[in-house]
Amino acid sequence: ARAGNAVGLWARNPDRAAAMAESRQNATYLPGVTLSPAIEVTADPAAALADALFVLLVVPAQFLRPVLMALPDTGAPVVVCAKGVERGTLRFPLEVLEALRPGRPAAVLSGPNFAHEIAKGLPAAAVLASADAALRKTAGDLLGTAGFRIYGGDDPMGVQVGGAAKNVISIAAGAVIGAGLGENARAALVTRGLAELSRLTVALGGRAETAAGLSGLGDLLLTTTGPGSRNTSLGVELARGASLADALATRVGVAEGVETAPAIVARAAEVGVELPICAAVADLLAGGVSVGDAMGRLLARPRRDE
Ligand SMILES: NC(=O)C1=CN([C@@H]2O[C@H](COP(=O)(O)OP(=O)(O)OC[C@H]3O[C@@H](n4cnc5c(N)ncnc54)[C@H](O)[C@@H]3O)[C@@H](O)[C@H]2O)C=CC1
Ligand SMILES: O=C(CO)COP(=O)(O)O
Repeated sequence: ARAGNAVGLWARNPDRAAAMAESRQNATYLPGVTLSPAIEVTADPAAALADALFVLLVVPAQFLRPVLMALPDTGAPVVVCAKGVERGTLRFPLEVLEALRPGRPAAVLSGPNFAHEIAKGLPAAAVLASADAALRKTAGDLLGTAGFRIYGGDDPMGVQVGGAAKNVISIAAGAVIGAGLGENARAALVTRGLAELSRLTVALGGRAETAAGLSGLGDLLLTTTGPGSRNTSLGVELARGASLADALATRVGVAEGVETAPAIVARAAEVGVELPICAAVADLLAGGVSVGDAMGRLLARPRRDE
Protein backbone atom coordinates (compact mmCIF):
# COMPACT_ATOMS: atom_id res chain seq x y z
CA ALA A 1 0.00 0.00 0.00
CA ARG A 2 2.84 2.37 0.83
CA ALA A 3 4.21 1.78 -2.67
CA GLY A 4 0.99 3.16 -4.12
CA ASN A 5 -0.96 -0.03 -4.76
CA ALA A 6 -4.54 -0.88 -3.86
CA VAL A 7 -4.40 -3.94 -1.58
CA GLY A 8 -7.06 -6.48 -0.69
CA LEU A 9 -6.39 -8.05 2.73
CA TRP A 10 -8.21 -11.31 3.36
CA ALA A 11 -8.76 -12.45 6.95
CA ARG A 12 -10.40 -15.79 7.76
CA ASN A 13 -12.49 -14.67 10.68
CA PRO A 14 -15.41 -12.42 9.62
CA ASP A 15 -15.68 -10.74 13.03
CA ARG A 16 -11.98 -9.92 13.07
CA ALA A 17 -12.09 -8.74 9.47
CA ALA A 18 -14.99 -6.42 10.32
CA ALA A 19 -13.17 -5.14 13.41
CA MET A 20 -10.02 -4.48 11.37
CA ALA A 21 -11.97 -2.72 8.62
CA GLU A 22 -13.64 -0.54 11.25
CA SER A 23 -10.73 0.21 13.60
CA ARG A 24 -8.04 0.17 10.85
CA GLN A 25 -5.86 -1.90 13.20
CA ASN A 26 -4.97 -5.55 13.68
CA ALA A 27 -5.06 -5.31 17.45
CA THR A 28 -4.00 -8.94 18.02
CA TYR A 29 -1.08 -9.37 15.66
CA LEU A 30 0.16 -5.85 14.89
CA PRO A 31 -1.08 -3.52 17.64
CA GLY A 32 -0.41 0.19 17.32
CA VAL A 33 -0.14 0.19 13.52
CA THR A 34 -2.77 2.01 11.48
CA LEU A 35 -3.70 0.31 8.22
CA SER A 36 -3.39 2.47 5.12
CA PRO A 37 -6.69 3.59 3.55
CA ALA A 38 -5.48 1.77 0.40
CA ILE A 39 -5.95 -1.56 2.20
CA GLU A 40 -9.41 -3.03 1.94
CA VAL A 41 -10.00 -5.68 4.60
CA THR A 42 -12.48 -8.42 3.83
CA ALA A 43 -13.42 -11.94 4.93
CA ASP A 44 -14.43 -12.75 1.34
CA PRO A 45 -11.44 -14.27 -0.47
CA ALA A 46 -12.95 -13.68 -3.90
CA ALA A 47 -13.29 -9.95 -3.14
CA ALA A 48 -9.72 -9.74 -1.86
CA LEU A 49 -8.35 -11.47 -4.95
CA ALA A 50 -10.43 -9.68 -7.58
CA ASP A 51 -8.09 -8.06 -10.15
CA ALA A 52 -5.02 -8.96 -8.05
CA LEU A 53 -1.79 -8.83 -10.07
CA PHE A 54 -0.28 -11.26 -7.60
CA VAL A 55 -1.08 -12.81 -4.25
CA LEU A 56 1.07 -12.50 -1.13
CA LEU A 57 0.74 -15.54 1.12
CA VAL A 58 1.62 -14.39 4.61
CA VAL A 59 0.48 -17.18 6.92
CA PRO A 60 2.80 -19.52 8.86
CA ALA A 61 4.28 -22.39 6.84
CA GLN A 62 2.03 -25.03 8.42
CA PHE A 63 -1.10 -23.19 7.23
CA LEU A 64 -0.08 -22.52 3.64
CA ARG A 65 -1.75 -25.66 2.36
CA PRO A 66 -5.18 -25.16 3.99
CA VAL A 67 -5.15 -21.47 3.08
CA LEU A 68 -4.29 -22.20 -0.55
CA MET A 69 -7.06 -24.77 -0.64
CA ALA A 70 -9.53 -22.23 0.75
CA LEU A 71 -8.60 -19.50 -1.73
CA PRO A 72 -10.24 -19.33 -5.15
CA ASP A 73 -7.62 -19.73 -7.88
CA THR A 74 -7.66 -16.64 -10.07
CA GLY A 75 -4.54 -17.70 -11.95
CA ALA A 76 -2.53 -14.88 -10.34
CA PRO A 77 1.15 -15.47 -9.53
CA VAL A 78 1.97 -16.09 -5.87
CA VAL A 79 4.61 -14.54 -3.61
CA VAL A 80 5.20 -16.60 -0.46
CA CYS A 81 6.45 -14.87 2.71
CA ALA A 82 6.38 -17.87 5.06
CA LYS A 83 9.67 -19.14 6.51
CA GLY A 84 9.46 -22.82 7.31
CA VAL A 85 9.11 -26.43 6.20
CA GLU A 86 5.76 -28.22 6.16
CA ARG A 87 5.68 -31.08 8.65
CA GLY A 88 4.77 -34.46 7.25
CA THR A 89 5.50 -33.65 3.61
CA LEU A 90 8.86 -31.95 4.44
CA ARG A 91 8.16 -29.43 1.68
CA PHE A 92 9.36 -25.85 1.48
CA PRO A 93 6.62 -23.26 0.76
CA LEU A 94 7.14 -23.05 -3.00
CA GLU A 95 7.02 -26.84 -3.18
CA VAL A 96 3.66 -26.84 -1.37
CA LEU A 97 2.45 -24.29 -3.88
CA GLU A 98 3.77 -26.30 -6.83
CA ALA A 99 1.93 -29.39 -5.56
CA LEU A 100 -1.37 -27.49 -5.38
CA ARG A 101 -0.96 -25.11 -8.33
CA PRO A 102 1.48 -26.80 -10.73
CA GLY A 103 3.35 -24.46 -13.06
CA ARG A 104 2.10 -21.27 -11.38
CA PRO A 105 4.66 -18.42 -11.49
CA ALA A 106 5.82 -18.01 -7.91
CA ALA A 107 8.36 -16.15 -5.80
CA VAL A 108 9.57 -16.05 -2.24
CA LEU A 109 10.09 -12.79 -0.33
CA SER A 110 12.47 -13.05 2.61
CA GLY A 111 15.10 -11.19 4.61
CA PRO A 112 15.80 -9.47 7.92
CA ASN A 113 12.35 -7.92 8.26
CA PHE A 114 10.65 -7.65 11.64
CA ALA A 115 7.04 -6.87 10.73
CA HIS A 116 6.58 -4.09 13.29
CA GLU A 117 9.58 -2.18 11.87
CA ILE A 118 8.41 -2.63 8.27
CA ALA A 119 4.98 -1.38 9.33
CA LYS A 120 6.57 1.76 10.78
CA GLY A 121 8.34 2.41 7.49
CA LEU A 122 11.83 2.00 8.95
CA PRO A 123 14.51 1.22 6.32
CA ALA A 124 14.86 -2.44 5.40
CA ALA A 125 15.94 -4.74 2.59
CA ALA A 126 14.65 -8.09 1.37
CA VAL A 127 15.23 -10.50 -1.46
CA LEU A 128 12.50 -11.52 -3.87
CA ALA A 129 13.57 -14.76 -5.47
CA SER A 130 11.93 -16.57 -8.34
CA ALA A 131 12.84 -18.71 -11.29
CA ASP A 132 10.46 -16.44 -13.23
CA ALA A 133 12.37 -13.29 -14.22
CA ALA A 134 9.20 -11.41 -15.22
CA LEU A 135 7.56 -12.00 -11.83
CA ARG A 136 10.78 -11.03 -10.08
CA LYS A 137 10.67 -7.69 -11.85
CA THR A 138 6.95 -6.88 -11.57
CA ALA A 139 6.61 -7.98 -7.95
CA GLY A 140 9.88 -6.24 -7.02
CA ASP A 141 8.72 -3.04 -8.74
CA LEU A 142 5.32 -3.10 -7.07
CA LEU A 143 6.50 -3.98 -3.54
CA GLY A 144 9.57 -1.77 -3.24
CA THR A 145 9.47 1.70 -1.70
CA ALA A 146 12.07 4.36 -0.91
CA GLY A 147 12.53 2.70 2.48
CA PHE A 148 12.01 -0.96 1.54
CA ARG A 149 14.76 -2.03 -0.84
CA ILE A 150 14.06 -5.21 -2.73
CA TYR A 151 16.81 -7.22 -4.37
CA GLY A 152 15.95 -9.79 -7.02
CA GLY A 153 17.20 -13.34 -6.71
CA ASP A 154 17.19 -16.41 -8.92
CA ASP A 155 17.80 -18.97 -6.16
CA PRO A 156 14.39 -19.43 -4.54
CA MET A 157 15.45 -22.72 -2.92
CA GLY A 158 18.45 -21.07 -1.26
CA VAL A 159 16.24 -18.25 0.01
CA GLN A 160 13.68 -20.69 1.41
CA VAL A 161 16.33 -22.77 3.17
CA GLY A 162 17.73 -19.59 4.74
CA GLY A 163 14.34 -18.41 6.02
CA ALA A 164 13.42 -21.81 7.43
CA ALA A 165 16.77 -22.71 8.98
CA LYS A 166 17.36 -19.33 10.60
CA ASN A 167 14.24 -19.79 12.73
CA VAL A 168 15.61 -23.06 14.11
CA ILE A 169 19.08 -21.63 14.68
CA SER A 170 17.49 -18.65 16.45
CA ILE A 171 15.90 -21.00 18.97
CA ALA A 172 19.36 -22.47 19.58
CA ALA A 173 20.89 -18.99 20.01
CA GLY A 174 18.18 -18.06 22.51
CA ALA A 175 18.68 -21.29 24.42
CA VAL A 176 22.42 -20.66 24.73
CA ILE A 177 21.81 -17.17 26.08
CA GLY A 178 18.96 -18.29 28.35
CA ALA A 179 21.14 -21.02 29.82
CA GLY A 180 23.94 -18.52 30.48
CA LEU A 181 26.43 -20.31 28.21
CA GLY A 182 27.83 -17.00 26.99
CA GLU A 183 28.19 -14.89 23.89
CA ASN A 184 31.17 -16.86 22.56
CA ALA A 185 28.96 -19.93 22.47
CA ARG A 186 26.21 -18.04 20.67
CA ALA A 187 28.59 -16.72 18.01
CA ALA A 188 30.04 -20.19 17.44
CA LEU A 189 26.59 -21.70 17.22
CA VAL A 190 25.25 -19.12 14.79
CA THR A 191 28.32 -19.45 12.57
CA ARG A 192 28.11 -23.24 12.52
CA GLY A 193 24.36 -22.88 12.02
CA LEU A 194 25.11 -20.82 8.93
CA ALA A 195 27.34 -23.68 7.73
CA GLU A 196 24.37 -26.06 8.14
CA LEU A 197 22.12 -23.69 6.25
CA SER A 198 24.68 -23.36 3.48
CA ARG A 199 25.27 -27.14 3.17
CA LEU A 200 21.58 -27.85 2.88
CA THR A 201 21.11 -25.05 0.34
CA VAL A 202 23.75 -26.57 -1.92
CA ALA A 203 22.44 -30.13 -1.45
CA LEU A 204 18.98 -28.98 -2.54
CA GLY A 205 20.31 -27.31 -5.68
CA GLY A 206 20.76 -23.75 -4.38
CA ARG A 207 23.93 -21.68 -4.19
CA ALA A 208 26.23 -21.21 -1.21
CA GLU A 209 26.38 -17.43 -1.72
CA THR A 210 22.63 -17.19 -1.17
CA ALA A 211 23.29 -18.36 2.38
CA ALA A 212 25.55 -15.34 2.85
CA GLY A 213 22.82 -12.95 1.64
CA LEU A 214 19.80 -11.25 3.18
CA SER A 215 17.73 -14.40 3.57
CA GLY A 216 20.51 -16.34 5.32
CA LEU A 217 23.22 -14.45 7.16
CA GLY A 218 21.14 -11.26 7.08
CA ASP A 219 18.16 -12.80 8.84
CA LEU A 220 20.42 -14.69 11.26
CA LEU A 221 22.08 -11.41 12.23
CA LEU A 222 18.68 -9.90 12.94
CA THR A 223 17.09 -12.70 14.87
CA THR A 224 19.95 -14.32 16.78
CA THR A 225 21.30 -11.17 18.38
CA GLY A 226 18.34 -9.99 20.40
CA PRO A 227 15.12 -10.87 22.15
CA GLY A 228 13.04 -9.14 19.43
CA SER A 229 12.82 -12.48 17.63
CA ARG A 230 10.02 -14.79 18.69
CA ASN A 231 12.15 -17.83 17.95
CA THR A 232 15.08 -16.52 19.97
CA SER A 233 12.87 -15.52 22.89
CA LEU A 234 11.31 -18.99 22.86
CA GLY A 235 14.79 -20.50 23.14
CA VAL A 236 15.52 -18.22 26.10
CA GLU A 237 12.31 -19.29 27.85
CA LEU A 238 12.96 -22.99 27.28
CA ALA A 239 16.49 -22.69 28.65
CA ARG A 240 15.15 -20.94 31.74
CA GLY A 241 12.95 -23.92 32.48
CA ALA A 242 9.62 -23.25 30.75
CA SER A 243 7.97 -26.22 29.10
CA LEU A 244 7.30 -25.87 25.37
CA ALA A 245 3.54 -26.03 26.01
CA ASP A 246 3.71 -23.22 28.60
CA ALA A 247 6.00 -21.08 26.44
CA LEU A 248 3.67 -21.43 23.45
CA ALA A 249 0.53 -20.85 25.50
CA THR A 250 1.68 -17.46 26.74
CA ARG A 251 2.58 -15.93 23.35
CA VAL A 252 0.54 -14.63 20.44
CA GLY A 253 2.73 -14.92 17.34
CA VAL A 254 4.09 -18.06 15.77
CA ALA A 255 7.63 -19.38 16.42
CA GLU A 256 8.17 -21.14 13.09
CA GLY A 257 11.27 -22.98 14.27
CA VAL A 258 9.17 -25.24 16.51
CA GLU A 259 7.45 -27.07 13.67
CA THR A 260 10.32 -26.62 11.24
CA ALA A 261 13.13 -28.08 13.40
CA PRO A 262 12.23 -31.76 13.01
CA ALA A 263 11.00 -31.23 9.45
CA ILE A 264 14.19 -29.59 8.19
CA VAL A 265 16.35 -32.26 9.85
CA ALA A 266 14.32 -34.98 8.13
CA ARG A 267 14.41 -33.17 4.78
CA ALA A 268 18.19 -32.77 5.06
CA ALA A 269 18.56 -36.48 5.86
CA GLU A 270 16.80 -37.29 2.59
CA VAL A 271 19.69 -35.66 0.73
CA GLY A 272 22.36 -37.05 3.02
CA VAL A 273 23.02 -33.82 4.94
CA GLU A 274 23.48 -33.77 8.69
CA LEU A 275 22.27 -30.70 10.62
CA PRO A 276 23.61 -31.21 14.16
CA ILE A 277 22.45 -27.88 15.58
CA CYS A 278 18.97 -28.13 14.06
CA ALA A 279 18.78 -31.73 15.33
CA ALA A 280 19.75 -30.56 18.83
CA VAL A 281 16.94 -27.97 18.69
CA ALA A 282 14.47 -30.63 17.55
CA ASP A 283 15.49 -32.82 20.50
CA LEU A 284 15.27 -29.89 22.92
CA LEU A 285 11.76 -29.07 21.68
CA ALA A 286 10.74 -32.70 21.98
CA GLY A 287 11.85 -32.60 25.61
CA GLY A 288 14.49 -35.24 25.06
CA VAL A 289 17.53 -33.26 26.12
CA SER A 290 18.53 -30.25 28.26
CA VAL A 291 20.30 -27.23 26.78
CA GLY A 292 23.51 -28.17 28.63
CA ASP A 293 23.41 -31.75 27.34
CA ALA A 294 22.63 -30.60 23.79
CA MET A 295 25.61 -28.25 23.89
CA GLY A 296 27.79 -31.03 25.33
CA ARG A 297 26.74 -33.28 22.48
CA LEU A 298 27.67 -30.65 19.89
CA LEU A 299 31.04 -30.00 21.53
CA ALA A 300 31.81 -33.72 21.65
CA ARG A 301 31.36 -34.27 17.92
CA PRO A 302 34.47 -35.58 16.14
CA ARG A 303 36.91 -32.78 15.40
CA ARG A 304 37.24 -31.78 11.77
CA ASP A 305 38.40 -28.97 9.48
CA GLU A 306 36.17 -25.94 9.19
N1 LIG B 1 6.32 -11.29 11.97
C1 LIG B 1 7.48 -11.06 11.37
O1 LIG B 1 8.27 -10.17 11.76
C2 LIG B 1 7.87 -11.88 10.20
C3 LIG B 1 7.23 -13.06 9.87
N2 LIG B 1 7.62 -13.77 8.79
C4 LIG B 1 7.02 -15.04 8.45
O2 LIG B 1 5.68 -14.82 8.05
C5 LIG B 1 4.89 -15.95 8.36
C6 LIG B 1 3.70 -15.51 9.16
O3 LIG B 1 4.20 -14.98 10.37
P1 LIG B 1 3.43 -13.92 11.27
O4 LIG B 1 2.49 -13.13 10.48
O5 LIG B 1 4.46 -13.20 12.05
O6 LIG B 1 2.67 -14.90 12.23
P2 LIG B 1 1.65 -14.55 13.38
O7 LIG B 1 1.63 -15.69 14.30
O8 LIG B 1 1.93 -13.18 13.93
O9 LIG B 1 0.29 -14.45 12.60
C7 LIG B 1 -0.23 -15.64 12.08
C8 LIG B 1 -1.35 -15.31 11.12
O10 LIG B 1 -1.81 -16.55 10.62
C9 LIG B 1 -3.19 -16.66 10.87
N3 LIG B 1 -3.51 -18.05 11.18
C10 LIG B 1 -3.40 -18.69 12.34
N4 LIG B 1 -3.86 -19.94 12.23
C11 LIG B 1 -4.25 -20.10 10.95
C12 LIG B 1 -4.81 -21.17 10.22
N5 LIG B 1 -5.07 -22.35 10.77
N6 LIG B 1 -5.08 -20.96 8.93
C13 LIG B 1 -4.84 -19.77 8.37
N7 LIG B 1 -4.31 -18.73 9.00
C14 LIG B 1 -4.02 -18.89 10.29
C15 LIG B 1 -3.46 -15.79 12.07
O11 LIG B 1 -4.81 -15.39 12.07
C16 LIG B 1 -2.52 -14.63 11.80
O12 LIG B 1 -3.08 -13.71 10.91
C17 LIG B 1 5.81 -16.91 9.15
O13 LIG B 1 6.29 -17.90 8.28
C18 LIG B 1 6.95 -16.01 9.61
O14 LIG B 1 8.16 -16.71 9.77
C19 LIG B 1 8.60 -13.33 7.97
C20 LIG B 1 9.25 -12.15 8.24
C21 LIG B 1 8.97 -11.38 9.39
O1 LIG C 1 11.68 -13.65 10.33
C1 LIG C 1 11.66 -12.71 11.07
C2 LIG C 1 12.40 -11.47 10.79
O2 LIG C 1 13.04 -11.50 9.55
C3 LIG C 1 10.89 -12.77 12.33
O3 LIG C 1 11.59 -13.55 13.22
P1 LIG C 1 10.82 -14.24 14.44
O4 LIG C 1 9.69 -15.02 13.79
O5 LIG C 1 11.82 -15.09 15.12
O6 LIG C 1 10.29 -13.14 15.30
